[in-house]
Amino acid sequence: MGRTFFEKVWDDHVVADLGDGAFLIHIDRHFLHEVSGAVSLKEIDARHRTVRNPELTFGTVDHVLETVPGRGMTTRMPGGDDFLREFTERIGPHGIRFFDLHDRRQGIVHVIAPELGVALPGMTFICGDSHTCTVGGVGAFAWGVGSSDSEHALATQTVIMTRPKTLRVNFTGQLRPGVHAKDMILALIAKYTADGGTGYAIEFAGEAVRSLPMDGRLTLCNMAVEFGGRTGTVAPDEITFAYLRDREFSPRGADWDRAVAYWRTLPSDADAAYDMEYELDCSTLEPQVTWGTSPEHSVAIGGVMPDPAASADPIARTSRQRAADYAEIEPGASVMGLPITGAFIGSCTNSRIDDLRAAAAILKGRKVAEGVTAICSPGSTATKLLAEAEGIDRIFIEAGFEWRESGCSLCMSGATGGESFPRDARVIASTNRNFEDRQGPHVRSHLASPVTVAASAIAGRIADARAFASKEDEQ
Ligand SMILES: CC(C)[C@H](C(=O)O)[C@@H](O)C(=O)O
Ligand code: SF4
Repeated sequence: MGRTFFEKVWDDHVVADLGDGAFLIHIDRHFLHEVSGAVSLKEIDARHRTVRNPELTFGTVDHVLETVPGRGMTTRMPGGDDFLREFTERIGPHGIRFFDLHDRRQGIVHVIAPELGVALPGMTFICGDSHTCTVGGVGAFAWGVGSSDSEHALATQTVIMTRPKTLRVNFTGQLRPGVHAKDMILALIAKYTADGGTGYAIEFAGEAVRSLPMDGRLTLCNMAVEFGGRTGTVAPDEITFAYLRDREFSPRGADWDRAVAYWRTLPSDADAAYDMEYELDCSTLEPQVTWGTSPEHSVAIGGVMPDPAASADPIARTSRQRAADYAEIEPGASVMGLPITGAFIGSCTNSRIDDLRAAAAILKGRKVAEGVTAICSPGSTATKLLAEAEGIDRIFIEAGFEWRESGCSLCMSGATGGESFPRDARVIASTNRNFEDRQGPHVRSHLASPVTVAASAIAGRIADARAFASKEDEQ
């Protein structure tokens, strides 16, 4: 019997079978950010431990650091200064590479790890952050860890874990124009619920995935955790190799050739079996937008608000009713057309260069509607600089968007620089979580792709970007 992609990576990383289903797993890369990383480093220092492999460990500042233009090492989060100070003071003495505020390699961990070639196919990759699965887009086996696992990894370069079951999601058919990776993952979570992937090592496969450029694959894997997954991956292929070639930490010369030869052995064998398989047809897929307070509360953009009372499961019925009350949308009402007061393009889900280019194509020559606060925070300083070199910042600014520095920004009020939308705002966002109060007190967040966010910012209401052909297309 052949092995799946995940099984091959797993087998290559088992250091010891500890019995009772527990394994000691080698960690190839460990990334730290100033929130969870400060906690782990403090603990390591308190126990007088040294970091086992500082050369395999990396750090950056993304969460607490504010993103207003011209920022210093500053935060608006109450108590956030402690994270910044603890982290920056403790990381250096361990010899860990640190991309600080002034480094052009700074950015959201999950954006910079693939961008720098720190995350590579077939690697085990951890970070004390739930969206670590993002880098599964390049074919790494990546997952978020708690602080005790992070400390264990700092001290030993290993973690103890049970072997997850495998799930393959087959995205069949090809996406139609105007439909993006974000729509695929929102539709998947809506179809199988936010628990549908719980505990699984998920592999995203199928025709639509194979055609996705790397930025889209990273978006897909980013939300594996919103599906309950332990990890989400896309098996490496030519798109992966082309993306990773010549990245700063990618192997070079003969090492590159050896690495690619190994990576080519990783995709699942034809006769490999998965514990579970799901399917979603992409050929009829519509752009998605969420109405409620879970990523599973999504509908096609032209769809209507479902009736919570129609849910067969009593628990779902209660939680959907609560979400509907929070969102203040009546069953049967159209989600498209809901007036918004905020729009945000950013976060580890959708703040990479392809996202910014796609949004800019909609924004070019247009203006954000009156009364809408529109903000863009590129996912990394390098992405921001690249966008600026292409003139994308001008398009955003001329349209009426604020053009921010890189970081988590308005993705998560409270733990991210203390930045938030005003109370009661209705916001369309390219982020991954629409939980209650996530972007500010009683803020209603509607998740969508960057083009849907851009089109809605222009319309002042939730809008279908397909009605906004780029000005160039119109000529
Ligand atoms: C603050 C951080 C640890 C948290 C996470 O684990 O994901 C955050 O990034 C989030 O998106 O909710
Ligand atoms: S951008 Fe948002 S989801 Fe991503 S790591 Fe930061 S806070 Fe978490």
